[in-house]
Amino acid sequence: MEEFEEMLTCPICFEEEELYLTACGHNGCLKCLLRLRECHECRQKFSGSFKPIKNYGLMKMIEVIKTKKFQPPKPEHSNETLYFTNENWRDLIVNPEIIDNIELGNWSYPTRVQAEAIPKILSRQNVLVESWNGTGKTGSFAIGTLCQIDPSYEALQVVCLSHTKEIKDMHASVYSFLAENTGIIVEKTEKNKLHGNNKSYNSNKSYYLPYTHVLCGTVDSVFKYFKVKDICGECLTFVIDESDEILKSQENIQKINTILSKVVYPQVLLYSATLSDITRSYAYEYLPNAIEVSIKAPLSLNPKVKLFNIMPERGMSKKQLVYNLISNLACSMCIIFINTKNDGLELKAYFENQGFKTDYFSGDLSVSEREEIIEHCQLGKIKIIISTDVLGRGFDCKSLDLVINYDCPKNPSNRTMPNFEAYYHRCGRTGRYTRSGTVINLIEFSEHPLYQKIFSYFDISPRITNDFNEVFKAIELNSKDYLLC
Ligand SMILES: Nc1ncnc2c1ncn2[C@@H]1O[C@H](COP(=O)(O)OP(=O)(O)OP(=O)(O)O)[C@@H](O)[C@H]1O
Repeated sequence: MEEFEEMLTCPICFEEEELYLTACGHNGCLKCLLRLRECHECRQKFSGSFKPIKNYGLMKMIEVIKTKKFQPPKPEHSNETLYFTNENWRDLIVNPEIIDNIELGNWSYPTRVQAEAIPKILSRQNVLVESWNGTGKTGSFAIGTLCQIDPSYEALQVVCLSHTKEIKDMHASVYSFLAENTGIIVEKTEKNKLHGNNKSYNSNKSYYLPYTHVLCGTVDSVFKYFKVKDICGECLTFVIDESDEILKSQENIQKINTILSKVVYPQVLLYSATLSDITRSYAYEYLPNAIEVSIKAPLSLNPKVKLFNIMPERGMSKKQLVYNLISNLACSMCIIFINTKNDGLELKAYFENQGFKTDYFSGDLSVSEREEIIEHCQLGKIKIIISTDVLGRGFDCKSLDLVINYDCPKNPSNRTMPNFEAYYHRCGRTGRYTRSGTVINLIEFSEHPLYQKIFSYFDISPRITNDFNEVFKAIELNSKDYLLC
């Protein structure tokens, strides 16, 4: 409202509230304008026949504001308003090449988080953004930050921080597709590029990496990059994705603050599906005037995901149960979350003994193995993958229609408590962008108390069943959402 106060009075006498327009489009009250020979704003001479016209548009807006008919749009949580907004890309951004790339990617309309966060990013404020998994957060910060880049200025302008290599790769690929033909260079931190090999070492440290406008990397690798490159600058935008996970570590906070201290006017964007108190207190301490964009009811799971609880019958092991389930399953792709890599390897070996091949993913695989598995998932070559929580966050695979929680995620610092965030993010691997999804919790007797805490925390009541057909039907019902993947 205060922003409008100045617009409400005549800029010449500061009294009159009924405003008229000059031919050159400037405002003033009728009394003042009739006394002038030239425009008080742009000095354009008035012709003899000049007659001010009432500024109806502005008067209408003032009337609406005064009668409080104008209200900022309230976040609504239905699926339609989550994925489709009244905005279109041309209302939000002006860069024609970026709009072309968005259209090439078939992103017809901005999602709600994109429509709400992009204008705030463009105003160079520090922003905290929270929105359900799969609602387009990556696109929102990538588009918002790319639109601020001047490609002719050969310097780093955006840094995107992640906590795993997989998320870094995903950021780099989204940035690259959106930056195509814009002249904007996108790079990710790579070990060999950062340090070079000793033979080619040159005292000119900038030798190793060509300049880049956007740099995607883990906190650690970007920290090293800043050390090697000795970067300091005026305006740089930093995105911290999955900020609640990254800011859990004091070491990360120190590294991030060291990086930020090298920049005169850093803009920081904190993103997560679950903005924790840690994130908010970081913002409170280090990011003055940060504003928050929240597109979800607190503590709520994506309503498009159906949840089931299945318990092994007496005498049956969980391994047997999950084998019976997946060997009969007609899903498009399924991820089975386990808590430790040993559990994962054991489960994979059990399936293999039954003559059933599955893939296994964890942080201890080599980089090339991990890259190959992710690529195979994206190409639809993998149907069932067993994974630790490394794929619990950020992993975006369009065909993934089923999540199985083989183990209940536990809080690493108190194993008697569940890890609520990990559960939330696991479930968020399915039901992404307008699609529906299914989550099955396999619950052993000893896990009941942990799961009860999760269910009451998120206020959910998964359907309890031992009838596989019921679950298969639910997956089948969703199958139309996955046909085109
Ligand atoms: N405007 C859009 N129109 C159509 N599809 C979109 C749009 N924005 C994003 N998507 C697609 O939606 C999917 C989910 O997007 P994204 O990975 O950015 O979600 P997210 O909110 O970051 O999820 P998470 O919290 O799990 O990281 C992606 O496959 C992406 O290509």
